Amino acid sequence: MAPTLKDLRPVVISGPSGVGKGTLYSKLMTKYPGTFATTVSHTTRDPRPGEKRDVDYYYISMEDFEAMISRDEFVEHAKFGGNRYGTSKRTIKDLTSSGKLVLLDIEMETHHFLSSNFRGLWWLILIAFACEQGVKQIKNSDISARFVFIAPPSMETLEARLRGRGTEKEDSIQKRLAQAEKELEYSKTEGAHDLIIVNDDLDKAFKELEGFVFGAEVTQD
Ligand SMILES: Nc1ncnc2c1ncn2[C@@H]1O[C@H](COP(=O)(O)OP(=O)(O)OP(=O)(O)O)[C@@H](O)[C@H]1O
Repeated sequence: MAPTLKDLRPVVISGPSGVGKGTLYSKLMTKYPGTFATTVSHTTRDPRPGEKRDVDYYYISMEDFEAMISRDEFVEHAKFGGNRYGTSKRTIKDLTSSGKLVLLDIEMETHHFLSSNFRGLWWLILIAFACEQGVKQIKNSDISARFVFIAPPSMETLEARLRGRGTEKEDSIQKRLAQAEKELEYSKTEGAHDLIIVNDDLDKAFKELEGFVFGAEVTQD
């Protein structure tokens, strides 16, 4: 049985590409099924083949998206390649009301964008800026969240993990590393995150994340 959640505020997990966020997420989801939830984003782009409505995204028109912005219904939103993406406050509130702790990875859609429409360094700078803005938007919203940053033990290790994953071409690796430098720089900003976990030993990093999300040290097996 999962320990009781003491704090149901959404947890924003950020960190550079390849640092191990996905690995840590899936460990949490697998160990504690039904305890955590990830959000479905809204987007104005068309569904891609194989994507499911209301599962991969909530697909809405630009007009509806902009109306939602004007009603301040997004906790964070960004525009990439002429399309808008965002996480609605309602999505978070509904999941939280159902007793789940929401895990927010605000980079998910930008990674999706990166892998499918990669357009070079300017896009990457824009995306890095948008990710940082995403964290700031959540901080400035009326949604109270907790922020954890996953850092690599070193840039060399990060590079080795990105290469080891075997999903990236050389130019994409170089660009992700350049973006990582910026994210690491931002993570040093006073008060930007509640906790920084260095993902060196995976089990140790996971224990720290468990402690953070459950609001205390987790002692059960
Ligand atoms: N502590 C660790 N020690 C060694 N390898 C690790 C560790 N954590 C994760 N990895 C490996 O590093 C690679 C990158 O991890 P992962 O895909 O989870 O990163 P990510 O932060 O989710 O990246 P992205 O943001 O690009 O999706 C994977 O091959 C994973 O198995």
